[in-house]
Parts: sequence; structure tokens; C-alpha cells
Amino acid sequence: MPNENEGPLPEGWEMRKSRSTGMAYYLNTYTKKSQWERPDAPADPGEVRCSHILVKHAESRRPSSWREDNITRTKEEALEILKNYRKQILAEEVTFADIASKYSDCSSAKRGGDLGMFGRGQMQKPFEEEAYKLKVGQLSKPVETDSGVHIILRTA
Ligand SMILES: O=C(O)CN(Cc1ccccc1)C(=O)c1nc(-c2ccccc2)[nH]c1C(=O)O
Repeated sequence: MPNENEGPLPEGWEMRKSRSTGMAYYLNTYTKKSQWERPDAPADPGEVRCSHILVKHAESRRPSSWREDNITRTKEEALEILKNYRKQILAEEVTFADIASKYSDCSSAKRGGDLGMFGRGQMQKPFEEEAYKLKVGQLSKPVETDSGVHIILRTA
């Protein structure tokens, strides 16, 4: 049974103290409804499964990959390349896995970009934050990490 100092309350909920009993109750500031039970915070999906396409650039922490020993493109060029892949994928001119396997600078290219399941705390923070925002089947906007620039497809 969650107690009154569990994690953050869902959007729009506030904890109040009953004037008469001092008991905590919960007020939904949108509906103005109140209740004794703490509202459940939206559950994190625990683990997610994603594929990604990584385009590295000269400022990447490790500017080399299975495709290219010494990657010299600029971050801006990498972003343009990735935006073009994203456009082609959304227009269904190509498949995500096809582009990832041919052009991703990550070793996951061999698996069509698949990274498998992962939980919070396993990936670089900007990557994790974007991945956990995605619904299954959704393609992210370009995301920058120390490794380079990515687009992420959530698959589970
Ligand atoms: O950042 C670095 O110093 C080197 N890395 C990290 C790395 C290197 C090999 C395998 C997995 C991760 C990469 O550059 C890298 N990061 C990734 C990565 C980053 C975010 C999510 C998933 C993969 N892949 C690679 C890769 O070469 O294959």
C-alpha cells in the first residue's frame, strides 16, 4: 500500500491535509475531485526495446566505426544525413532496418539497428530520455549523445 511520501504525484494532483483529522487526502486540481487514496503514478514501462541509426561525426567520442576508420564529417553534416534518412523512412521509401544495416555507425547495424531490451540507467541519458518518450512503433527526432547523432525506433 503506497504511503503519502511515495514518488511524484501524477500531473494535476496535489496532496492536502484534512483540517479535522490531519489525514492526507488527494485533490485533482483539474476536476476538483478529492480522494483519500493516493492516485497511482503512471507506470514506467520498466524495459523498452529500440532500434537506432547512429551517424557519427568528428566530435564523436569514438569517431570510427565498422564502416569508416576515421570519421571526419561535421556534426551538422551528420544531422543533415540523419534527417534525410528519417524523411525516407517516414515516407516508407526505405525500411528502418535497411538504412540501419547499411549506414549506421553502431555495431548494432549488423542487427538492423536492434539494441534489444534495456532498462533505465543502461544508455546515455539523452538516448534513454528520448527512447522512454516514444510509443511502440514511433520514430524519434534526431538525438545527440557523446557517440554521435541518432534516430530511435521503439519496437517494444
Ligand atoms: O561512445 C564511445 O566512446 C564508443 N561507443 C560506445 C560503444 C562502442 C562499442 C559498442 C557499444 C558502445 C560508440 O561510439 C557507440 N555508442 C553506441 C551506442 C550509443 C547509444 C545507444 C546505443 C549504441 N554504439 C557505438 C558503436 O561504436 O558501435
